[in-house]
Amino acid sequence: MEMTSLHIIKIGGNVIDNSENLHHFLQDFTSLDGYKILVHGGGKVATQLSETLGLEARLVEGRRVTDIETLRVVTMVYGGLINKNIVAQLQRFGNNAIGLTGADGNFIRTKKRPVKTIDYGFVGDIDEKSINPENISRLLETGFTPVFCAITHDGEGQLLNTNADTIASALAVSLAKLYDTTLIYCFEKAGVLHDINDEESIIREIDPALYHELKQQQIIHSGMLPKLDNAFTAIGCGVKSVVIGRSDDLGNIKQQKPFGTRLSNHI
Ligand SMILES: Nc1ncnc2c1ncn2[C@@H]1O[C@H](COP(=O)(O)OP(=O)(O)O)[C@@H](O)[C@H]1O
Ligand SMILES: CC(=O)N[C@@H](CCC(=O)OP(=O)(O)O)C(=O)O
Repeated sequence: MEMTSLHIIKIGGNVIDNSENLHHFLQDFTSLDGYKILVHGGGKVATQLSETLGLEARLVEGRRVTDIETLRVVTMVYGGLINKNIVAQLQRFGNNAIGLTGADGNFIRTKKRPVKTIDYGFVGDIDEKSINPENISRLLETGFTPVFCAITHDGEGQLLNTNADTIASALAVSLAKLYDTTLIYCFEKAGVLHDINDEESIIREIDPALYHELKQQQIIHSGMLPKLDNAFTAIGCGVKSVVIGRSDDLGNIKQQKPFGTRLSNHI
């Protein structure tokens, strides 16, 4: 039986921070066919607000060290300000969006990250039991477009901060059992680039061997490393297609034009 198509799209902090880019992206997102889920970050806004409030923002390997004060800030920024603005804009485009944390509807239940060398504080890790795909499927089939922020819960009343790239990948893996699922990471560059300063230098396809090589040559570094790790996890777990590209170019997908960097699983 042919499965219905589902696009899970993640947008990061730099897209959210630019209202023109965000507007354009949300319009293109609305025109995609089939079921859709949006996952948003907002790390940049959270860092700015933390600093305004006199809190030091600390990230270790791309993950925010989240003490109780920082948890309050990220809950307000991700679950409130950003999430509700995105939902209101999608509603304007006729997209019946519903804004969610992982606590709403028990959609994403995580476990507080154990303290090893670093105490990340209130950070939640996703495992194979975190997401019930049938639960999310009911929302999609009722006609809603879920918009997830980077806040989850532990089922014991505690909210936790969870990286948005990881949420997008875990949702895609879970929902790939029910839908023909495409995962798209949208950010401010044209894709994974050979030269980070040259937007023309898009690497059109990456497999694990090339990824390993590009890491060693330090062509891929910083935030792109956890993004690609999440992306390869998804492609290895039944997600049909995983791409990374510029939010402004999302319309290319509908027009079947080249878009960003595609992951492949050839060994
Ligand atoms: N080869 C590369 N091509 C594109 N971006 C790269 C590359 N290597 C590192 N990066 C960095 O990765 C960043 C994207 O990761 P991140 O900031 O976590 O994204 P997001 O905006 O989705 O949160 C880019 O802004 C860029 O600075
Ligand atoms: C635990 C952890 O690191 N959470 C992330 C969640 C937001 C996010 O992922 O935002 P971007 O996609 O904009 O980077 C953070 O607070 O930065």
